[in-house]
Amino acid sequence: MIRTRFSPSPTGMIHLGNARAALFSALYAARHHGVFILRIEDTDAARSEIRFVESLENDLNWLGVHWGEGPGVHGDYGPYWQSQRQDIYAKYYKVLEEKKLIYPCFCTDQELLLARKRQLSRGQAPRYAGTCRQLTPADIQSRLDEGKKPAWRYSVPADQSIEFVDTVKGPQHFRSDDIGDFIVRRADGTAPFLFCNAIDDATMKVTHVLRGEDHLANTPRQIMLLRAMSLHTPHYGHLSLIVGEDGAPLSKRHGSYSVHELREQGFLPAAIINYLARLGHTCDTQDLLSFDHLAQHFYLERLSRSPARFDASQLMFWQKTAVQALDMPEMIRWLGESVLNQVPENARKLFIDTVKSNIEFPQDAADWSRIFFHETVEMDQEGLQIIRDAGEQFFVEAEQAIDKYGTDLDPVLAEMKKTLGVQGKKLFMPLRVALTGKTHGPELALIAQLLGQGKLKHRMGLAFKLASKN
Ligand SMILES: Nc1ncnc2c1ncn2[C@@H]1O[C@H](COP(=O)(O)OP(=O)(O)OP(=O)(O)O)[C@@H](O)[C@H]1O
Repeated sequence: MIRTRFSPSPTGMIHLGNARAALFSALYAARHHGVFILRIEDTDAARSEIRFVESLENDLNWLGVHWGEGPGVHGDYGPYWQSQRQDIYAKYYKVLEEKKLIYPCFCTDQELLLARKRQLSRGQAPRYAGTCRQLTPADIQSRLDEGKKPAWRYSVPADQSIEFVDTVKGPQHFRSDDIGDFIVRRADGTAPFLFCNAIDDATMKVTHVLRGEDHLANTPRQIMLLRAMSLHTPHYGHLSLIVGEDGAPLSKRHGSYSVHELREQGFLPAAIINYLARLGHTCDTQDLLSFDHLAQHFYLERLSRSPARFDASQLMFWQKTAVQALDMPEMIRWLGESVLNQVPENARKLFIDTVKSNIEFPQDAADWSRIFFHETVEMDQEGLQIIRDAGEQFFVEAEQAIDKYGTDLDPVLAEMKKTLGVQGKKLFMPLRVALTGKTHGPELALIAQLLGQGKLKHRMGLAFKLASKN
């Protein structure tokens, strides 16, 4: 049974990078009828906040990325909050201690910093020098007697090779001699990320970890730990980090491209998941797909090693596609009361049909509602020039044709073509500008229906006046 997980730290709003790690893990599980787990990595008590847990749960649910085990959903491998798993970690500390695989370290931050500086000045990669590994039981006891609280380090074996096949990056090879003894338990008794994350994956029987490549250096350490305790090791896949337009990886601290912010802007969840499913993963179709269909098209073999840059134009492409795909009730929900209140009740359906292909966000619909339902027509210099170039007679003829044929635009246009001898852009553009003040926008025939005969004539009258001021 495939088991995947997303394990965010609740230290900020989740961003597109986090969301993609969650989405890919959920898609892979769904494709194989497996389980997608949500685990809250809230061991950093100083930075973790419950409001961020709530917001990340809301964001994932809104995106349609639902977990089969995790907060609020029963599972056999809980608790799904790291802060509630201390007993489990204590049990594995015991195993490591009994196997003499860890040792207490009394080095102070100051000492570690100095050692690090020394190594760097010699051109060496900084890693723990192993100072406390040499301590005798008597040394340890005397330090404990002084009231010193040790951290505990994993004793990395010498001259070992750690190999694994990364599901994204291919075969990986690390040497244990390049890895310093690392902390598995802090001096205050808490478990650092490296340790609890590995223990949780193993004890929750996670089979596939898909995470950002910021974790690649952790993986050989976690594999060593798990193998030393004869615990099950998942397959790991490290995705290239998504970088923003400034070239820096998205991060919660950075605060950019949060799912929450995109939602507030009016982005649709379908746009976001379809965009992300093509960012670092090749999808064999350009169709807008539901979560279940995306899962059917999700393959680990199609994950890419190339850098993933946030591309606003691609996201907008999916947003436009997703807006077009909304049905009437969904559209009404998405636009919301504040927009629809500006549209007369009996005109709402026609309004939506009219503007649908010209909006990307609810705000765009609000702008169109102002254009259609306010009395005045605002236009810029370009628009004014078009009205003037068309001349008074154009709008006289237009008004007469509207008188005759009402809101049925085809005969109106045919009549004007005949009487004025104009066609194409010269016919459409002055009409469009007179009706909306804009040089582009929804289909004219729909606009005519929406405005109704009275307003159509009124706007021809306004344009006539503007043209007369020539
Ligand atoms: N820029 C990014 N692009 C792709 N994935 C990312 C990015 N940043 C984080 N991730 C992934 O998101 C998942 C959750 O990570 P985590 O909660 O630590 O987020 P974070 O943004 O790195 O947080 P922080 O900014 O607090 O360090 C991890 O798999 C991590 O690798």
